[in-house]
Amino acid sequence: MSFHRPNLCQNENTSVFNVLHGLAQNRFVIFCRKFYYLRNIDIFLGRKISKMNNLIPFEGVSQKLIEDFPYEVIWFDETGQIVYANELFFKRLGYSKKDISNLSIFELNPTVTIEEWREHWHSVEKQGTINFKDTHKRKDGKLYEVEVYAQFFSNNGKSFISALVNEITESSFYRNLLGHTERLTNVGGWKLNLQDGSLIVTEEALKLFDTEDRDDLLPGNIVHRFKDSKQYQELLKGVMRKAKAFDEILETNDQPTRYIRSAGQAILKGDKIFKIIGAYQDVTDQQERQNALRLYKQILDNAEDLVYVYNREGELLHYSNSVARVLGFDKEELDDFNIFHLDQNITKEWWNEHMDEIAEKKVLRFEWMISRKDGTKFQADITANHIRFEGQDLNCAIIRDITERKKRESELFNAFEEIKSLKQLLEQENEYLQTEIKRNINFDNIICKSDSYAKVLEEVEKVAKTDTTVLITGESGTGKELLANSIHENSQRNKRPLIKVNMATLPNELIESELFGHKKGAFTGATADKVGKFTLADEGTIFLDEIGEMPLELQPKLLRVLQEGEFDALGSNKTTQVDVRIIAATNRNLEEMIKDGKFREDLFYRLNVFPIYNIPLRDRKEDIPLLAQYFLEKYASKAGKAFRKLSKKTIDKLMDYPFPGNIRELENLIERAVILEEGTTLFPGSWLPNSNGDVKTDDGLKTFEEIQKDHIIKVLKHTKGRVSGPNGAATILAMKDKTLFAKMKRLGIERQVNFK
Ligand SMILES: Nc1ncnc2c1ncn2[C@@H]1O[C@H](COP(=O)(O)OP(=O)(O)OP(=O)(O)O)[C@@H](O)[C@H]1O
Repeated sequence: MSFHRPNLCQNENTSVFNVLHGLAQNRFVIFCRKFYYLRNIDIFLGRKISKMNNLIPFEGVSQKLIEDFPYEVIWFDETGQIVYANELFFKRLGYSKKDISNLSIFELNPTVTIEEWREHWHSVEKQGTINFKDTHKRKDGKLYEVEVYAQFFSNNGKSFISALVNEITESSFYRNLLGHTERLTNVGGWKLNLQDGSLIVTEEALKLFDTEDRDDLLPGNIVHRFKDSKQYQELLKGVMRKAKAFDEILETNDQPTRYIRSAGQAILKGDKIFKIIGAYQDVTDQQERQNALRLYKQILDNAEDLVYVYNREGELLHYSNSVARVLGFDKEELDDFNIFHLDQNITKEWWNEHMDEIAEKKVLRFEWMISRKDGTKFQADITANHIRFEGQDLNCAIIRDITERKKRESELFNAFEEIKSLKQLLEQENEYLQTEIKRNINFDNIICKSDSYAKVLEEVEKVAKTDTTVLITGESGTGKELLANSIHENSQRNKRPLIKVNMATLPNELIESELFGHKKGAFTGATADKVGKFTLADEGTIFLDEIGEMPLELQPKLLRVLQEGEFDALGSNKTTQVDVRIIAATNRNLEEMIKDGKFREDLFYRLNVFPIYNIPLRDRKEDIPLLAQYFLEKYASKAGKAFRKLSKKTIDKLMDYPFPGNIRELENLIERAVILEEGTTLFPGSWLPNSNGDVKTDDGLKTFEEIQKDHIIKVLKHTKGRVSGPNGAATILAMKDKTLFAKMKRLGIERQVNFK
């Protein structure tokens, strides 16, 4: 049905104005007012009707008015035949006046059926006036949109419908207004008549798709202008078949791509969809902004960091998805939150100061503990940025969980500390080993012929395989250190070092630090951390020579290492655990010292687990020839001399000598002999001690120690107080310098004594 009945339709005088007023707002209404006025004064209807049968032109004013109307005036009889039409009608539709007898509503509106015309006729007859929109066809077949005001009237028993027709599409006022509005908003409109398939589009719609041909905008064509043509096809189908309105933003195929908002709505006539109106709007700029915003939001939401925006009052204005995800809150909960809910530790005062500081510094970076909903916390790095937005001071905080970083940092720090201490350890170990190498200690060659010493070596061999603490006793120079070396070398710890500490050579105040190490600043002069000998000996062996010289006050600390395997370095609050095998040695009688209160009994028992007594050389004389031969070869080769053997006499002499300085004395004697003598055989000479070394006991009252003291003083006098060096007392006495110093200390021989 082609006649559209507007709701506004009324049938009495006043209704005409209302209808027209509802139809349009400006010039058309003004015209209609005139028209209504004419009708009332009976110029228009009365006089016209009397002449219309013969299509007699009007006379006078009324005729002129009708003919000159800027709107088509068409009169139809009951059959739909056009009985009168004014000038504009012919002009607009392209007919000549003589065509009128062949013109009816069915030429003008080809979609109208006879039934529909009849229905329309009755409707207008009944209501008097009807206003509607329609599509008319020109002679050349072109369709155009019209707005029709139809009025029923009778005269002399004949009835007519008078139609006042205005071409909407050509209403320049509306076109201008529409054009302006469309240009302003980048909107183009279209209307599709489903009855005849005609499409009306606005200028702007054509411009939007860069075409002048409105057929390009027909559904079958326009869909291909979009990237997802199927989607648009579906939308159009939906509105055409099911009156499903749509409003979607679609991407075009253009380069660069554009975004067109496309909307469509069905116009119904009863239940039938008979027209679709729609609009296109270029929303590329908005969409790109929107896309950019969406991208930023997506970036923010997918970021590991938490992003919050607070206002001065602490209200949470925005937050990234990660906030809810990481903190464990629901979005609904967060929407009602402020900073004071999120962090109970934050007070209003603190927040105000914080906001002031951010406003002043613009960016603030700090570390903070962030609480989760379940009460757990994590360490975070916060960057708070000041944002001035719409007259408000905002705080945009970016929060990064630094738990892992902190963990790594601390692991790194610990690793670094470990490396540092290992490096220190290695350096000190290396330094120690270098010194040991310089001392050129002979580990392999232990010369033995005597059964008694062989037994000692058997013990050494047995105990070496265990981790048992060993206490080696015996006179100076009997080879205690050599035995300690042998124990270590034959033990499972031989891949780690044997660390030696001689208590007699260390000042009392340094023994603790030397053994257990110290922290920087532990005492005056402790400028750096020092690793103690026990740490150096970890997993190896420590040889505590001259253990009898260990200060009483330090003995409990040594006892703790023996019992627990742990100690505290000086100035450190950290206990160090070590796995060290202890070999101690002494030439003193520790049991006597215990009695004198100079040595702890408990320590003694801990050390004396496996005692080895090293026999003095005088008690294993059988070893002398072999030892002498061994030293002769050793020093001859060192000195580049030809000595190969000792004469029988030399051996006899040596065998007679008691060697109070034991093997060291024998070694020194031979070394001196090799320097002094020449040849291949070593004969007795000045190098042999004058006396046979027997201890003079003529006063019979002196102890061995007293005799030792007298002898040392005698030798010191002879060397004019010199202890070290080739002509020093230690060499003459066949002792190590440090052993002589220790002995002097023990025997009360003051260094300052004038020996000269
Ligand atoms: N059985 C042996 N065979 C070869 N050389 C030996 C033997 N015993 C000791 N020596 C040598 O004698 C010297 C003294 O030995 P060592 O330093 O071990 O004695 P000591 O008992 O530890 O002395 P002190 O108590 O003065 O420290 C070293 O040069 C060592 O190599």
